[in-house]
Order: sequence, then structure tokens, then C-alpha cells
Amino acid sequence: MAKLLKKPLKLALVQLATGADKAANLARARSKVLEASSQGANVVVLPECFNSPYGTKYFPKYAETLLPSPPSQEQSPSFHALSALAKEAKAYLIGGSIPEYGEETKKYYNTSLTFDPNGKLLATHRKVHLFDIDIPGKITFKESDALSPGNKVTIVDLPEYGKIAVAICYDVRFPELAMIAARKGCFLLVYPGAFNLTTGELHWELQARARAMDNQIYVGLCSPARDMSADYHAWGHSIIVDPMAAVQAQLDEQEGIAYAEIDDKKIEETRKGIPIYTQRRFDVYPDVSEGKVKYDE
Ligand SMILES: NC(=O)CC(=O)C(=O)O
Repeated sequence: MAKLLKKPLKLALVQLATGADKAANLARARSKVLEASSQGANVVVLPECFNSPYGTKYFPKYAETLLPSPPSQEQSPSFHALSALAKEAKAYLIGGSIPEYGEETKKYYNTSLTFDPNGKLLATHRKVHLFDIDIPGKITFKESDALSPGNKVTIVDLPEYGKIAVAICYDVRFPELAMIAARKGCFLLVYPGAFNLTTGELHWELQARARAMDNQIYVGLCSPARDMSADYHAWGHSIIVDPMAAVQAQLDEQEGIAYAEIDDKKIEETRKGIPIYTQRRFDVYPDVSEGKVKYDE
């Protein structure tokens, strides 16, 4: 069986306490990411909308532009903060997500930036599936009132380790995306995300474990900490699940960092024991990773 992960790594999910002050959010992210790297984390993840409150009315106000790449400091303070932070932490940094204004499309997006330990941008993912739900009496949220969707599957090669996929929150509910990434050789699926008090308890852990179980790889979901004074109450409970669908680490709703060791042995053991990888019946149904998949915009 080919190795998916070249060497073990330590993953850290920073469940950040965020607020309305962007500069304060960036400063807090810096201190927590450096804390994670001082504990030996090689790959550090921030939550969805880590530099702003989560809500359609906030997206245009907090949006930054990323083009031309690299953007100027004025266009995107968050880009520069994340790039410098990855370098300072000497770690791969999946910078949660930020509201983005696409200069080329004149539209807004929910966008994640991944940097290498030299501060170089490796990948950009715009949330593909927008969070439009209506559960009467509980929660109505319509991201598409303010945002447009991204149009690609994002697979990032971390040269020292192997391939990971990055997607955002509601994207986790679409197993096709995870399955494509896994079949393309990813060892880890990372989702910065902010479930809520209606969907969180029933679906957050279940989604993480289901994506891990179906694909027999690691999954990390990284939430902001819960703030009951904010408009949107995040579920928290950032979680790392192994390829056997066992929970390796899970936080409560408060600020904290979840850590787990990620290694190829567990993927290999799982796939050897339950060899669904060699038992697929593409003569009966199609392989969703083949055919018309968009990897680049
Ligand atoms: N916030 C999201 O994108 C998704 C979410 O909260 C849910 O799926 O539930």
C-alpha cells in the first residue's frame, strides 16, 4: 500500500475566541498559533471567519482583497499577518477563513488561505457550498445573501508530509468533496467551521467521524470559541478524528487548542483491516473523483 503521509506530524486546531476588532483577532491568533507551535505542532489550523464576527452583515465590512497576489498590506492585513505568522511559527498554517472581496468578480467569498513555514501562500479555498438553511423557530441563515460560492476542490501538497484537502464548514456536509480528496491521495481533511447550537450537537462530531470513516483518513474541524454575546453562537468542540473514526481530541465550547499526532500507520492499519479501498465496485457506480472535477478556478 502506497504511503499517503511521508512522516508523522502534530496537528493543532486553535479554537480561537474572536470578536469585532479585526486587529485584536489577528493578535490573538498570533499568540495562540505560537503557543501551538511551541508545543511542537507542525500544522496549525484557525477557525472559520477568525478575523471577523460570523454573519452576512459583517462579510462586506470585513472583506479584504487578495489580488494581485501577494496583495498589499492595505488590501489584506490578514494575508500578511498569516504569512508572517506561519514563518514565525515555522509551521504550515491553514488560516481558517476570512471574508474576501474578489477583485476580478466583484463578489464576496468566504475564503481560506494556507501558508507554508516560509510564509509562502500554498492554496486558496473559497467555500463551495454556502450555508443557506432554514429550520423554523431555530435558525435561519443565508450566506448567499452576501456571498458567492467558490468553484473548486482544494488539495494542498505539504511537501514534507503529503497532501491534505481544505474546505470550509458547510462543505463538510457534502461527502463527494471529501471522497474526491481521499481518492486523490490526501491523508487529512481540514475544515475550519462554525456550526451552531441547533446543528452542532447532532451533526458536528457525526460529520467529522463520517467523513473519516468513509474515507479512512484523518479529519479536523476547527471552530471559533462560543461567544453568547455575538449574533451567531458557534458550537465550538473542535475535533480531530482518526481513520478508524475514533475521536483523538475534542474541546468544549471555550477557547483552547486540540492536538493530535497524525501518522501513516493508522491509515494503513485501517485500510488493511477494512479494505474498502480495493473493494469498490466502479463497474456498478461511477468513481466521483474521475471525470469532471474542478481543482483550479
Ligand atoms: N456554518 C456553516 O457553514 C455550517 C453549519 O453551521 C451547519 O452545517 O450546521
